[in-house]
Amino acid sequence: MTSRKGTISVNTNDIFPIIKKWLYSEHDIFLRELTANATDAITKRSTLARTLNQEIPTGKITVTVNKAEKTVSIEDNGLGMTEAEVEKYIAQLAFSGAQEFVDKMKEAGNTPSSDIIGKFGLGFYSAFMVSTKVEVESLSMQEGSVPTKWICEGETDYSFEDSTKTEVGTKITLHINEESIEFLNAWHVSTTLKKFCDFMPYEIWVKDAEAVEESANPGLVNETQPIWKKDVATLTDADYKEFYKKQFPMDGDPLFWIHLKVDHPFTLDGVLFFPKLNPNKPFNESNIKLYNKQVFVSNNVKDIVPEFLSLLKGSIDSSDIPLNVSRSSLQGDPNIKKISNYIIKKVAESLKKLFNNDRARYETIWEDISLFIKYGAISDPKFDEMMRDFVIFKNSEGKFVTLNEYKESIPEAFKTKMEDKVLYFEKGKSDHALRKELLANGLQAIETESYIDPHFTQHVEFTKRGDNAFKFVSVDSEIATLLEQDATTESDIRVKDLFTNILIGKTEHGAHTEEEEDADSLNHGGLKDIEIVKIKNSTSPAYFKVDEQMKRMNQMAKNMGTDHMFPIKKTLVINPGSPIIQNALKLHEKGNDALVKKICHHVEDLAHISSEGLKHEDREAFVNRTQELMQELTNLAL
Ligand SMILES: Nc1ncnc2c1ncn2[C@@H]1O[C@H](COP(=O)(O)OP(=O)(O)OP(=O)(O)O)[C@@H](O)[C@H]1O
Repeated sequence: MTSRKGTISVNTNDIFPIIKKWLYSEHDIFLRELTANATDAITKRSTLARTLNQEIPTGKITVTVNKAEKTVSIEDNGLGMTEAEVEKYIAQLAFSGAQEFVDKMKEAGNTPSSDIIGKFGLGFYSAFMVSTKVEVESLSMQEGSVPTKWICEGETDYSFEDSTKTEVGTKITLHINEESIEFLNAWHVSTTLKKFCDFMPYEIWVKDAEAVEESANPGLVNETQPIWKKDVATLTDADYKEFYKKQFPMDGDPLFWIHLKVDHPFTLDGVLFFPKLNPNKPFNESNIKLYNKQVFVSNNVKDIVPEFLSLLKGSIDSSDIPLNVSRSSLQGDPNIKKISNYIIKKVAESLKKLFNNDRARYETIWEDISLFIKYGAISDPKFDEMMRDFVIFKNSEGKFVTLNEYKESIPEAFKTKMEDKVLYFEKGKSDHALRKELLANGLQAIETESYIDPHFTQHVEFTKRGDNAFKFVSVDSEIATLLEQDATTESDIRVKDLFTNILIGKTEHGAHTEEEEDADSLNHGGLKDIEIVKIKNSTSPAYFKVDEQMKRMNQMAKNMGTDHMFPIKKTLVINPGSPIIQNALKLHEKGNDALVKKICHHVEDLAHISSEGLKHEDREAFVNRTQELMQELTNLAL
């Protein structure tokens, strides 16, 4: 069989309606495309004027809505087009004069303005998505040019007419179709333009042709000098705060911000703000706006800003992020990965700088930023590498420490026993008395948050960064092995039997099957075992110890929304050295078992109160018992 080559033929009559319909998913994009073209035309005029040493008027774009005539016009004072140019640039689909301009400037040895937006030669056709007819009236800046008017009614045919235009520039008039009449409302046009063009570099004015008074016009739409384009050295804290306030009027001041500026190997300007988190406000993912040369592209920055930084607010402007291309193709774009890595690095560096230069401020904002830093460390190895040494925890004395600082703070006498251990207590849960006990021996413990820290601590244990390894152990499970204990005596064993008898209902040597133990643990609010630990000099009567592994699994299950999937093994640790416990044993030996029973239950309840708190169903018994004990005590005192 002989081989044969061919070329796919395209019928322009068929392709035109497809482009009109499918070019963009949202119809209001035409306003962005036509103002972007007008912006390009002004930039080109000023670039050429500079090389020709010409004076030109300040760039301005005027959008006029005429309800009676059913038109919207976009007029600029850019470089304009001759009839031949209109035919070449406008009437040729997918031929970009913007790209040709950049190439020509390069050829002539001039540096083309990097501010040209157009690239594909398609944007103009978005006008047909909302129009039955489009007119382009233009007067070129070239010497001796005559004005021209191009008319196209949405088919592949077009015509030229004479024009009376006297000012250099272009006016595009759209005859709005029936499906798009919302664009015949000047305020709607203004709002749409605000969305896309709020930081375009030239002034955009919206006028209502029917407005009698100037004040009835929506007026100026944009701010031509966004903060991210300004020189960092000239900006003050107040400038950043003012910009933030304008963008997010419902928020308070931002905690901290990062000004992004890079020219090579990609271009990127932007400011990212760390907001003060409001737990009552639902998290809104679209707080970072993406721009391309000051033209709004999207507030979907998913591929550019890593998920863990999506709590930040602000703007990113990069000409290396395509305007017209669908978002799905962003993922494969090598520049996007580079930009994303740069942002991660810059965020980490800025936090590091704040930590080193102003630790007090870093600590003040820590509560608001800790969640995403820990989440970032878990989800991004590079961020983890950069930030691990700057994650801080509150210690038993309320001071913030890094994990390395924690390690250094361990007294010499405990260094061997502690090895890589980090003692922790859960915020609002762990036994205060135990912390005091440890602190009296010079040992600090760090406070952990129930939401992120079960994951973060596990991550730190499994991924070592730097020289130090860490193993997190809760104060209740570790205190007995750390602090010196007195030897167990015969009477201590009797204490254990007494408590086991009263609180579990069986002595040490009673029959225990697995099933019975599980049932017990549920019936006794998780209490499964009683232990005695006689810590030297300690007077507190008892505390709860929870198996470390179970504690973590339960916390994670809870965070995932499954409440208490399995029973927790809780051990009530009794300190026979405590005077209350010794008295209870003496009363038992004297036969006052009614009172002893109350004391034993009270000791258990107190241990609950100082760890996780009393369960609702145990509260009534506790209150009744407290009243009875107080009654007995006051009777005795009388
Ligand atoms: N207002 C205008 N003033 C002068 N020239 C214009 C104007 N609008 C369009 N043009 C010319 O028409 C060309 C085609 O415009 P079109 O919007 O289709 O594509 P583009 O801007 O080059 O690229 P993109 O598809 O990325 O927008 C432009 O490159 C420009 O040369």
